[in-house]
Amino acid sequence: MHPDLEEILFTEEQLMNAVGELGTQLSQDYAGKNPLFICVLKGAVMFMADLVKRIDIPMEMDFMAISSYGASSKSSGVVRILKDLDRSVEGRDLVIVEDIIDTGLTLAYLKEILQHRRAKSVKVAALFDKPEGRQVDIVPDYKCFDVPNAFIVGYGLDYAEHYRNLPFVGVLKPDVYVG
Ligand SMILES: O=P(O)(O)OC[C@H]1O[C@H](OP(=O)(O)OP(=O)(O)O)[C@H](O)[C@@H]1O
Ligand code: HPA
Ligand SMILES: [Mg+2]
Repeated sequence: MHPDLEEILFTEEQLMNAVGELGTQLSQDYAGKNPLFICVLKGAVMFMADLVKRIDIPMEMDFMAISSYGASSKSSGVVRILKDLDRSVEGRDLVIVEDIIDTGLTLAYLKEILQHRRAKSVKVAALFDKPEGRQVDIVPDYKCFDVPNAFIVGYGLDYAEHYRNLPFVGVLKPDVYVG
């Protein structure tokens, strides 16, 4: 446990089990397609690293950094590309790897850009889905867990750049970001 957390939602073991199962599923669904997995930095870094170790078919990785939260617990609504992909995605089967879908603004923006770049297919694998946070109608193709409408941190997810290193995921105490 961590003093800034209200409760732990997912232990390291629960995360590993779910990520392993998703890796097996993706390996089946993308066999023979040489998919490109796109990690949305920085939040998805832990999920991506653990997920790709459980993919047992040929695949490639690329990274994109996008930010809409800054040092806040609320989306600014303005999505910025901080680092773009290294290579063209034209004709490729893409799997966007996201830590969390909350308002959906980040993902809606990203999907539109990648489709515009003429990817063959664009699907989304999300570790967490927070359906109550949604401002745009978007659903992940693959997901591990639903989460309640609270600000969560750990395993890549931050508040003001902190807590990404926690191996588990929990709800941040509101007084940490309100006070
Ligand atoms: O559905 P949304 O409301 O758009 O929220 C989800 C996005 O917000 C977070 O990223 P953030 O902008 O905090 O950048 P980070 O990954 O570097 O923390 C998170 O990692 C998702 O990418
Ligand atoms: O609950 C959250 N925690 C951390 N980052 C986030 N970005 C969107 N929602 C969240
Ligand atoms: Mg963040």
